Amino acid sequence: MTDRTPPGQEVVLRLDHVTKEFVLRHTRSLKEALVWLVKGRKGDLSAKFKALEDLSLTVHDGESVALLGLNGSGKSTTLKIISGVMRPDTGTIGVRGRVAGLIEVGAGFHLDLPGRDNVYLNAAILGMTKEEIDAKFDDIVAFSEIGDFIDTEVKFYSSGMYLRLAFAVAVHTDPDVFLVDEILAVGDEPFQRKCIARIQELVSRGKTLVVVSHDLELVQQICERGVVMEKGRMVFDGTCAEAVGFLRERNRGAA
Ligand SMILES: Nc1ncnc2c1ncn2[C@@H]1O[C@H](COP(=O)(O)OP(=O)(O)OP(=O)(O)O)[C@@H](O)[C@H]1O
Repeated sequence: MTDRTPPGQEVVLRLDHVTKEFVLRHTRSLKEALVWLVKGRKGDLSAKFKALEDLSLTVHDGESVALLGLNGSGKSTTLKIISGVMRPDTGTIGVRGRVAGLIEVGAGFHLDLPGRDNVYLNAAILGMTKEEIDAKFDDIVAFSEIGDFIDTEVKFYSSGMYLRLAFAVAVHTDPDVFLVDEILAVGDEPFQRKCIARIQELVSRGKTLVVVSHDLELVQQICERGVVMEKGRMVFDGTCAEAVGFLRERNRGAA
């Protein structure tokens, strides 16, 4: 990677003893519910599952961090908590500056609206003013390469087109902290390369990056730091290369 600005000391992101639980089952059989009622509603009918357990993570200005781990280890939940779409049950989360990213591709998109309106809608959700969007609109569309489809309703887009527009909007919001969740896999190879170049450019400009990916080669191109998660806990924090080595070793042991 070229021109990488060394990380400053300022903390931009801090998760402190974060725990997140999900309810696995809301309902049981009628018989189970009756027994529960007869017994005076003792106990809990729903099973709970801890997706994050006592997770603490501090990220400094300009760091590029990869969150790694097996399926279900809590990576996406961590990103959702950082982005604010989900709240932790216990613990605290603090972020300084504008956070943007691709967590659920086009989550803010409205299917019945054309791409053009969705650019305005999504960019506004990500914190841009109308004037800012007006100024960057052409660049956003050019980056997405969707051309005349900008005036087509996004329900007619292919998943790749959808991703392109969502990514184009996100990178043009000029975020301080950029979050990317395994979405690059959706785009075709040339667009993927373009996205990676754009992400590297953001990092070289000193922006902070948190990436979730199973592509261990890709994360080593983009990230300097690697955090490995296992069952909702952090089990390794070091350089990205070390984290990839740790994960591979761990997976070999588990196989
Ligand atoms: N809204 C939800 N309701 C119930 N369980 C959930 C919810 N979101 C996540 N989980 C569970 O929490 C656990 C962690 O999920 P998460 O998506 O954070 O894992 P991940 O490490 O990103 O996995 P993957 O690599 O498969 O994307 C999983 O077992 C998942 O089933």
